[in-house]
Amino acid sequence: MHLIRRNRILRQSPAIRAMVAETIIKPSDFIAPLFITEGSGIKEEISSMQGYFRMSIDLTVVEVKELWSLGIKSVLLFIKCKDELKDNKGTEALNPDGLMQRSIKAIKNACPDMVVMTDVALDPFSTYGHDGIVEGNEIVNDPTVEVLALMSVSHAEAGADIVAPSDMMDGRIIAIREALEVNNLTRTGIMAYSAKYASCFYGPFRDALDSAPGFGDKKTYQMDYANRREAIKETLMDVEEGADIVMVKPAMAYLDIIREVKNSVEVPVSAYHVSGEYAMIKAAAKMGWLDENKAVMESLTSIKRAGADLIATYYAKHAAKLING
Ligand SMILES: NCC(=O)CCC(=O)O
Ligand SMILES: [Mg+2]
Repeated sequence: MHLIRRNRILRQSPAIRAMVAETIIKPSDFIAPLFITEGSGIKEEISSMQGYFRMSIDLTVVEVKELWSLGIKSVLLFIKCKDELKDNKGTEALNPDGLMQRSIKAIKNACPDMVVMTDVALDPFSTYGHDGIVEGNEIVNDPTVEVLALMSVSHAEAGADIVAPSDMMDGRIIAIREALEVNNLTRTGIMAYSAKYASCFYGPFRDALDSAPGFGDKKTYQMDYANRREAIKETLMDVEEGADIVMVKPAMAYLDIIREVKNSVEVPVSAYHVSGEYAMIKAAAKMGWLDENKAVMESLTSIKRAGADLIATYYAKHAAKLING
């Protein structure tokens, strides 16, 4: 054929493919979410997230050390609040001796260099399972933001490196930044869940924390998956309000959003490969329909290729082990 350009030349061997690979995932790209529960010696598998566990603080600390040894640099903490401590205002979230605050201290104590990120939202603490305070049938914005700012200060005082508001209330990033400043917590970062969509893919997570909304859904505060431009609006506002890292969530069905956000901001972009995305791969692999390792590597590499600098994923440990060989 006397072709001038033969694209297959650069695909002909593993060595040449490795040389020209544009996107390489590494353990420090990952943020490992952790579910923490009261007690000791507790490790409970989450039924809809096989191979993923809720653990008490003592076992969480062991897990964190293992993650660190694999090259993972950050964990994102979620706690399972006892039912009797839940109320409408998330009062327990501000308890300086609460499960979250004790977890932060224990992890920073055992593994000081691990970057500890904390979930900031009311849902695990709310009798209604909503991310904000409920009045009538409404999730009220401004009173919720006050609690989120106090919660962030509480986490920072316990030693959190980065607070991660996942609630989607308006104006919470500036409120959190101001609260941190006023309290002289000038080393604490903010990872904003800026473009968080109202997604069915969070289903298994709500089993993990028993935090499913008691009424309605989250569509009055999380974004409509029909929308793209709104993600840019949300993200640019969060950057202006002081976010150090912005996030798109979920990941796999939102790769276009990740790319568009990446092209629009100068801060690192994270993406959350959420519980339902984990569960889909697990379930298909269990059925023998997908090769789990390959599906994990392809998914996470694609999320990074789309523009994510950081990926929060339940596959963090699994992928780190695959990468490390
Ligand atoms: N703030 C955390 C979630 O809303 C859910 C995450 C997940 O489904 O993995
Ligand atoms: Mg917003």
